[in-house]
Amino acid sequence: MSALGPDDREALYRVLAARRDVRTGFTDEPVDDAALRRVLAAAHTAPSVGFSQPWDFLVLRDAGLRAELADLAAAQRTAFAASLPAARARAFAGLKVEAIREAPLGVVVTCDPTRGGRHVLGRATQPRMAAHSVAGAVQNLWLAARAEGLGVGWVSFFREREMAALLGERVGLPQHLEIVAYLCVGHVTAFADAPELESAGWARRRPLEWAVHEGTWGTHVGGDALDDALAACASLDVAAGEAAARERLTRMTVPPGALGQVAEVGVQLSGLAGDCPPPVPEPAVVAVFAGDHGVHAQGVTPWPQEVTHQMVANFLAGGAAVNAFATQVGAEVVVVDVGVAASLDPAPGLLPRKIRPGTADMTMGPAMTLAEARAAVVAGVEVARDLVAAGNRLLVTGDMGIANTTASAALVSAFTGTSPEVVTGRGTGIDDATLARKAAVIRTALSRHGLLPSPPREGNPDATRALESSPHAAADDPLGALAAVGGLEIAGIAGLLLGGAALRTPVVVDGVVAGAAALVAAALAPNASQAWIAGHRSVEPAHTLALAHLGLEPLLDLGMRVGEGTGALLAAPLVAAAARALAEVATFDSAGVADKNTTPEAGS
Ligand SMILES: Cc1cc2ncn([C@H]3O[C@H](COP(=O)(O)O)[C@@H](O)[C@H]3O)c2cc1C
Ligand SMILES: O=C(O)c1cccnc1
Repeated sequence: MSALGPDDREALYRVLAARRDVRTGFTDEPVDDAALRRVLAAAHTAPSVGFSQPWDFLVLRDAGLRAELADLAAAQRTAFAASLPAARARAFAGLKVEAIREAPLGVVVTCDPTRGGRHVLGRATQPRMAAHSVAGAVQNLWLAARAEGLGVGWVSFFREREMAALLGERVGLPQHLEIVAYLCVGHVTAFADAPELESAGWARRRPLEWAVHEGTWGTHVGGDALDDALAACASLDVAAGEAAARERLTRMTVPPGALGQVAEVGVQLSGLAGDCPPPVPEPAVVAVFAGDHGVHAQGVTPWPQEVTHQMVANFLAGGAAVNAFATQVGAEVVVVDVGVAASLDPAPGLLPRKIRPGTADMTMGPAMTLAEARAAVVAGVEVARDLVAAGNRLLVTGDMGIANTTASAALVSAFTGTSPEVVTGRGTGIDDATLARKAAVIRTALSRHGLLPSPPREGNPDATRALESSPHAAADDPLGALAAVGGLEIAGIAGLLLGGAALRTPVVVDGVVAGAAALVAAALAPNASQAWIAGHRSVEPAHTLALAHLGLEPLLDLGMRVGEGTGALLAAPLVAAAARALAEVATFDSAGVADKNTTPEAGS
């Protein structure tokens, strides 16, 4: 075989970069038979498991049959649209997902899982390799088509058996075959520079660095996801976007200052976007981090620990308060298992990222190791990355973990230097005796780990007053404090807060559990709080202390104490409105409204 030279290499990379999944712009121009033959021959040269060549190509030209297939796809499109949260559904309505009628050719690529009999090398161990081999043939076809100037769109809006049955009836497709791909093939008006779904804002490309692991999982060139997020947060510069927003606010047709805190959110969003107006922060997703707590054994809550995992099931079934509020505001709900003390079955919307099944009892020893705390933070950063790459423009924190207001109060005490008796709240609603025990448990744990704020100064014997000592131990070693008295879900939320900030994506912070996580995250990366918006003020005393320490002003104060992300979700529409106002409120100039400065003085 002749050697390949630099020109060949460049040509290959050019074709790879120029390949697009095309769904728009197919023309009627007939496809040249010889070109189609070359494209199919390219597909046929693909590698396959045990050289089994499990593919076949069914070329469909009949417009009537293609119309029937298009109807099947349309039904699946409707079903998918109905499953989407409102903001996603609006975006989806504008997307074209198939061109079955428009493209002059349909190529159905099948897989025969029985080809070659019993002893196909490799497939005997891994049956899925047959279909994977067919996917390689599809990729060859796609690249060759691009080189021939033909567009290809791979349509997945089919129930595979439904399509196979139709093709069986109409054109004799053997029913033991699997359908790997339906490809729309034809000439197109243009090949776009970027994927259609990227241009439409549906999803973003993950940087290559996220996908390449060096030696051990999670190690990338330059460190892990947390190292990367901290570096990005350190250089987070919001000045230009904020200045542009402040300037625009002076010209908008509202009295100066009249938008109050909503204007401040708009300024913050512009800072993050680096531009004004900022994009409307939709779609939103609430990530409910779930984990259990060893300190539950100390009787700090009347609820059994199993409620954590029962509530996770409730979130996944759509029956919790967070689901109702998410539906109302058009957001998606995902649940991240970073530490539930039960093994959870896979379910749509569940992200399995368990670091350990619940923490240890913080009064007996550290709740977790430093490595576990860090791993849970990394998991949170990675969840933020995945959710932003999936096209979300607003992240919302959520939590579930029976006894987590104990861990949260302990962290707030350590980071703000406030005594346990002041920070401790009633959580899910505990009686006076349990409240006193909870504060004592927190005091014991903090003391054990060298995190107890110093006692009040002489002459100030009131132990319940906020203490004035500076909380160096926690601030100097935030991950150490998190490991000692924190929780896995708190660590995960801290990661989400950092990951969002690193990607210049706003994060709406929920109640006391998120507040505790934000203290950890802010100690790791002070700049990151520029990306955070306090959704609400929880009635838990520790939350108010945390917000004050962070300098965050909550948008809502509704007397809520649920957690789960409920308070933050209710604030999401306010955040979106702040961005929309900057984009849509006319300026005095453009609307022809007289500015205060140019209005003639009364009586003149
Ligand atoms: C049914 C139920 C639903 C909840 N949803 C959120 N939490 C909230 O309450 C728990 C913390 O409170 P504590 O520290 O007092 O145990 C967390 O799971 C938190 O998410 C709930 C708690 C319960 C019982
Ligand atoms: O404010 C919260 O987030 C909260 C309050 C009580 C219980 N769980 C969470």
